[in-house]
This record gives sequence, structure tokens and C-alpha cells, in this order.
Amino acid sequence: MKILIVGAGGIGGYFGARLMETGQDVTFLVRSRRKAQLEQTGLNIKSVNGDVKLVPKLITAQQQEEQFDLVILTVKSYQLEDAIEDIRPYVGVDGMILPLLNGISHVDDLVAAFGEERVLGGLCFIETTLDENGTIVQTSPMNQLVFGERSGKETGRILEVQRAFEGTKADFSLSANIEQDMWHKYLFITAMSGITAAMESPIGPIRDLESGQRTIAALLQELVSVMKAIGAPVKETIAENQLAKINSLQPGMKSSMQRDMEKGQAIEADHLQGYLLEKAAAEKIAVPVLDAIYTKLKLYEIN
Ligand SMILES: NC(=O)C1=CN([C@@H]2O[C@H](COP(=O)(O)OP(=O)(O)OC[C@H]3O[C@@H](n4cnc5c(N)ncnc54)[C@H](OP(=O)(O)O)[C@@H]3O)[C@@H](O)[C@H]2O)C=CC1
Ligand SMILES: CC(C)(CO)C(=O)C(=O)O
Repeated sequence: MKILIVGAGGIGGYFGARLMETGQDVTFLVRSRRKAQLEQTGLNIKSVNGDVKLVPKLITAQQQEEQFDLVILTVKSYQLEDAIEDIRPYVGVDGMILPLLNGISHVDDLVAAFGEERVLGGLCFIETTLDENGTIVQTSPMNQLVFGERSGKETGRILEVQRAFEGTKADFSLSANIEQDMWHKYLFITAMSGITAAMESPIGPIRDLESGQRTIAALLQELVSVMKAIGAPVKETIAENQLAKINSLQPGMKSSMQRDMEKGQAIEADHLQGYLLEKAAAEKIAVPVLDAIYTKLKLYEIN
């Protein structure tokens, strides 16, 4: 299977490298600055699951006519619009697009651009960031990528993808309910990134405070009310489940949004918190904790 990974950043570089290690035919679509860096340094992963240095196959937009069976999209939400145009020539008529972005609304954008059939569901649980040399640093053991047909069907093509993902050092799992998994991850990350980024602290010290526990629980309840009001396929007990998950994370865990803020980089506030805030307004649901967190994130963006 010919695989194109769009972006060789934290998650794209990591999962791409894990696939390269098993001999998969992986190419990275990158922009010129990252291309020059990767040509000089190679693709370097420093990981609790095993370090690796590889020589990646690289292409840039409009460089060639080649088409790919599977396009794995790993850009940030605010880079999606450009990325959609850049990948158009590379998506074959039977090609599949597997987005790994946090959030949900990118699925609609991809379906609008490429059609229902082309777009799979996907998400990942991993903590990665790039250091000053462009090395991908992965700090906690979890490195899970979940994928599936959005219809939930076990199609021939999804089983082929599953075969291509076998035998890696990461945990690639096929889901029969990826739509729901994506909403659950969206709930988790909107709460986790909002809380850690707004409080400027890893999760441990926040949740150790009673007021921190109450804030996290209240935020989860608000987010779930909005999701249920707009008909998202979330489980009845999901707020409690996600609170338990947040309480079981390693205390030093940070979100990628928080790491981006620490580096002074752009954040995905509108794609994550902002999208649900808009839906809350449309549904006339009060979301005071989400309001406060979003305000803090917007102030970061403005300043
Ligand atoms: N990092 C993490 O721990 C996790 C992140 N996520 C989610 O995954 C997504 C990606 O995050 P992350 O990997 O951290 O982000 P990064 O910024 O590390 O990586 C994104 C990469 O995409 C590249 N890119 C952007 N646009 C294009 C384009 N048009 N063509 C080619 N390359 C492009 C960027 O390249 P350039 O250098 O040129 O800007 C950059 O290297 C986000 O939605 C995030 O929320 C999900 C789980 C965990
Ligand atoms: C919380 C985490 C690390 C889980 O994958 C994540 O998705 C992010 O920070 O973007």
C-alpha cells in the first residue's frame, strides 16, 4: 500500500517512522523548511518506545503526479485549508484519507472537498513534540492510533489498511465505531487541553485541588450537554468515564495545545473549544467554564 503522510511533525513524523520501520512504502508531503531540515538531519525519533533515525522519502506540493492509496493527514486544524489543496493531486480515485487531527469539524471539510467515500475516521492518543532540532520527542508510553470506516463497516479496504499497520512498535487499532471514538476523543481533548492550557500546569497539580476537580467535572458536563444537544453519538456515562481517564493520566502530562503555547506557537482554540462554544450559543446552553477557558485562549492568541 502506498502511504502518503501529510506533515512530518509530532504525530505525522512519529507514526510515519513506525510504519517505515516495518518496511511500509511511506512518503511524507512536507513544506520547504521542514524538507531542508529532514534532508540534513534525517527523521529522528526520541521515544520511550524506542529511538530511531531514518531517511524519509519526501515530496512537496505539486512536485509530482504520483497518487497514493492512503493519505494520512497530520496537520494542525488552521493548516487544513491549504493542506486540502496540496493533497488534491495525490489522492487517487480509490484513495482513502485518514485524518488524525484532534477535533471533529475537519471531517466535514474533507468530505466537502473529496466526497463521503474517500474519508475514513481516525484519532490518536500520543504525547509528542518537536525539539529545536526538529527531532520528534515522545515522552509517555501511549502511542495509539485508532482508525476505521465512518460507516462502521468492515470493508475490504479497511482490512487492507489494518494489514499495512500490523507489526509496528505503535498500537494501531481498527475500530468498528470510529465516529463515537472521535467524539469521545474530542470531548477528552477539549477538556484536557482547555484545562491544562488555561491553568498553565500539567494535569496532576490541577486535579489534586478540590476546586480543580470541580472545574474539570463542570467543564466535562457542559461539553457533554452541548454534544448531546447537537446529536453527537456520545455514551450516556461519557462525562464520568472521561473524568476517570483524566484522573488516571500521568501527573506530569501536558496537552499539545499547552506545549504549543509554551513555544509561542498558534493553537487550535477555535477548532476545539470554539466549535462547541458556537454550538452552545445556537442551542442556548449556558457554558460558563468553557466561556472562561476560551476567553483565556483567545487572549493568548491576541497578545
Ligand atoms: N502532538 C501531540 O501530542 C498530538 C497532536 N494531536 C493533533 O494532531 C494534529 C497535528 O499535531 P502535531 O503533530 O502536534 O502538529 P505539528 O505542528 O507538530 O505538525 C504538523 C505538521 O504539518 C505540517 N504541515 C502543515 N501544513 C502542511 C502542508 N500543507 N503540507 C505539508 N506539511 C504541512 C507542518 O509543517 P511546517 O513545519 O511546514 O509548518 C508540521 O510539520 C493536531 O490536530 C493536534 O491537535 C493529536 C494527538 C496528540
Ligand atoms: C492529550 C493528548 C496528548 C492525548 O493524545 C492529545 O491528544 C494532545 O495533547 O493533543
